[in-house]
Amino acid sequence: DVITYWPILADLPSLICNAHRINDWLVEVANMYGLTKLLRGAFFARVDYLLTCDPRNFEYITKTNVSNYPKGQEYNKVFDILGTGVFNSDFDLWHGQRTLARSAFTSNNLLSLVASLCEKVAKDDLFPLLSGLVKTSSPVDLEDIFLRYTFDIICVTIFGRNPKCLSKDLPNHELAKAMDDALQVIFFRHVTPSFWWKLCRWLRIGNEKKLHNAWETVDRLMTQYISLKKEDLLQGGQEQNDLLSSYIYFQKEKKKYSYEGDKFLRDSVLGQLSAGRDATGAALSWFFYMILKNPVVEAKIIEELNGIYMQHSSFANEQKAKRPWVFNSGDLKGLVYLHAAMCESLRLNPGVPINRKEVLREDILPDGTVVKPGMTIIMSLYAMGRMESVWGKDCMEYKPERWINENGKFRQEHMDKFFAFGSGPRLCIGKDIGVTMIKSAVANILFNFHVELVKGHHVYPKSSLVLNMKNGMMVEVKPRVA
Ligand code: HEM
Repeated sequence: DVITYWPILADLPSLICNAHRINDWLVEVANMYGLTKLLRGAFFARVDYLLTCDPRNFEYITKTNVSNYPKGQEYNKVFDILGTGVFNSDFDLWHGQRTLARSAFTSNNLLSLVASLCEKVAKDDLFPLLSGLVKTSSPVDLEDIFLRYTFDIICVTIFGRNPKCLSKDLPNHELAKAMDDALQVIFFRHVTPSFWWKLCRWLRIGNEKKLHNAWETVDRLMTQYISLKKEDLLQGGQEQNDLLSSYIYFQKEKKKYSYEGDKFLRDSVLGQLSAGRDATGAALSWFFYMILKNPVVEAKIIEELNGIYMQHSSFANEQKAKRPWVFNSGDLKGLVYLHAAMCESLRLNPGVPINRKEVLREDILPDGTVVKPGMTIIMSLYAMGRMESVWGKDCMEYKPERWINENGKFRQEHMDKFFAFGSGPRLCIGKDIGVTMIKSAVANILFNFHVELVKGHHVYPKSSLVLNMKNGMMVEVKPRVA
């Protein structure tokens, strides 16, 4: 059986035994018991988990009756490292943080900053690195490269500084490592009875010690970046158009919802740093993997890119434009097949595979399930993308064509069951930024390099709150013959 009931421990042993393959287990649970299933907590655990991958429930919880489904106090405790940023808050606190974040994103036109950064990083860092690998013919972990790419771009966006993790010697960054450690321990908190991890936290042992150390590193580095930014702003001169500067201005202007002190600044940007690096890096890695596993899709994307490239070539006095060629985000916006291929990958491999909420008042979900106050709801986006009843018999196949209608246009109606970026008032605020980073990397790498998976290297998901790869994605990079 997918779930075995134990006296006293109830369904807890099944959860623990499958923690190492949590996402695929959630698919099996849904296939066996239906789209919604109650997971009974051990008698000493405070909560039952309601597992659901029904799109109607998702829509209801995140949009229709959103005020009854906050992230909740337990979520705040599990993600305590994030402080009181937009990710980790509810009600008025969340509303204030969300309003400020929106204002910071739009006033600086963060999206166009990211779009130009993608081009610059491709030209200055990604291409030289990959060209170097072509020369040495050495295999490389492409997921690691992608996490460096998203980290460099998001650091410039947030702090105005490029840590240059894509330099040829691939330097490791303390902050990135601390974030990886923290994310891993937070995942274990989800599959461990809360009294146990809280005891370990108090005793500072095991995983909790690791989180404690990661937290110290994050705090030390954030303090450093904040004080450097304040010095930059004092010196004047160059205009600072990064996210952190916006929050410092908000404090100076005593803008509504902003608070004094560096803790406010830290909490405001830390979640964005993690989403920008981890969620985007994971979504990008799986998209590239899907392309490499499906050469027909790869050929179609290249054909579409070639159309754009030829337009540029003809402008340059009928000569072929020079290579390696960098696409700008404007070029990529209208590409239907590329967009369809990305959505199809996010359907099967959502960068954030699980979305968690708590029940405030008793309610009935659209599928008839009665939920009680305090219950935790785990919505598996990963399972939702793999359900025959939601996506049809070919749900396990990677088929970008699913997203294109008979007139060659993108099929908007599928968006009703596509929640890779959430929905409703808490819809991902960095969606367009993430999409820009992903499409830019895929187009620029595919068009200029021929990438092959290393034979025998098995790619599969790591147990984490972000859909990273367990052993990375080993590839060989070769020149692309035009
Ligand atoms: C492909 C990349 C990304 C994916 C798959 C993704 C996915 C998500 C998901 C599923 C949520 C949760 C919605 C909910 O709680 O119901 C979310 C929230 C959020 N995301 Fe993203 N995200 C991505 C990129 C980004 C980027 C690049 C940023 C920032 C630069 C960002 C910032 C945020 C923030 C601040 C929230 C919290 C919104 C709120 O609670 O009001 N995300 N994202």
